[in-house]
Amino acid sequence: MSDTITITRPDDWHLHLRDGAMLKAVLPHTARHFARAIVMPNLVPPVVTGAQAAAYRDRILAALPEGMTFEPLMTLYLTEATDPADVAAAHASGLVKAVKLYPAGATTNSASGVKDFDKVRGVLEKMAEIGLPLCMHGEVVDSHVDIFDREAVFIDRVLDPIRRATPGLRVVMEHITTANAVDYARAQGDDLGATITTHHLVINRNHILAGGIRPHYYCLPVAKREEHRLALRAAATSGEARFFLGTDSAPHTDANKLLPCGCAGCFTAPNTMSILAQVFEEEAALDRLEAFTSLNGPAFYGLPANTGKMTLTKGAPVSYPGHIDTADGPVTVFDPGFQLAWRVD
Ligand SMILES: NC(=O)N[C@@H](CC(=O)O)C(=O)O
Ligand SMILES: [Zn+2]
Ligand SMILES: [Zn+2]
Repeated sequence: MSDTITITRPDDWHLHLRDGAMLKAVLPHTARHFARAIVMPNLVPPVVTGAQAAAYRDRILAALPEGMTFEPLMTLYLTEATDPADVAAAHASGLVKAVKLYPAGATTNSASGVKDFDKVRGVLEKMAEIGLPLCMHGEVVDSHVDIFDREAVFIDRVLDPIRRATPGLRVVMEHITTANAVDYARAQGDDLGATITTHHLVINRNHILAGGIRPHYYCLPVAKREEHRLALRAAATSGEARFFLGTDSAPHTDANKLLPCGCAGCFTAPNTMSILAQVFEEEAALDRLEAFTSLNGPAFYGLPANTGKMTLTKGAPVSYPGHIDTADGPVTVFDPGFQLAWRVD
């Protein structure tokens, strides 16, 4: 096995960049490795209109350090008041690459999300017509459903009915965490994709809860049993076109993570590529890393793959900071729990 691999420069198909001081601090960690990213719209207030997405895009580009290149792929936050014509115009101008559905209350900054899915029918039909993908945070919020079952129940109760009711709608199941989601995705046509995070390939629910509670491993959807992690690893390393990387790198300050009721999200941007190389090597699938990080995503979104390259080399232990400093306070970097050996050159 060679100790150096060169792949097409990767993209991140699910990323939280936040705004203001946090944006300035985290953006270089993504831009260093990734050429493009689907930027999540769950700011406070959310990015709902095309005009808001254009302004957010400008703030991202203004925060990019000199000499770095990075293309933010903008998304709109779907609300029950979203105007289909505004969505269509934002897509036609090339600004917006996807619309994001958060069930109201499902995750960080989702209060403005959708409660009544009938109220967004018009937008979804317009999106199917124009070929604009819908990215879904796939968890029900019904308090009677156990948190570890929320993704599987969402597939039956929400995702499948919406897809049946809206033929032609392209859907991305975001940050899938279960074998149920892997199985569902595999049974569909090429109008369905699924992103998989770095951390869900590494941790299961024991890592969060056994032997002490580890808030930095708490994200939503929450990590599941080991059998689900193994299903995700098999899917990610399969090379199958429908599975691609969405890191869901989701920075929160330590002050907001380490609370009696702490925020959900893992910050993986700085070390994601090193972790992924290790995961793919362990699965004897290094030759399929490029499909997962650099080829399948653009193909789903109808975009060209990047022309730039990235080389990773295996060698001495790779160091990365335990946290990064931001003007709002430190943000802890995801600790995979093992020594990293693959360095991005
Ligand atoms: N994944 C998370 O746990 N958190 C994300 C929101 C999300 O992607 O659901 C965040 O914005 O912090
Ligand atoms: Zn989410
Ligand atoms: Zn996310």
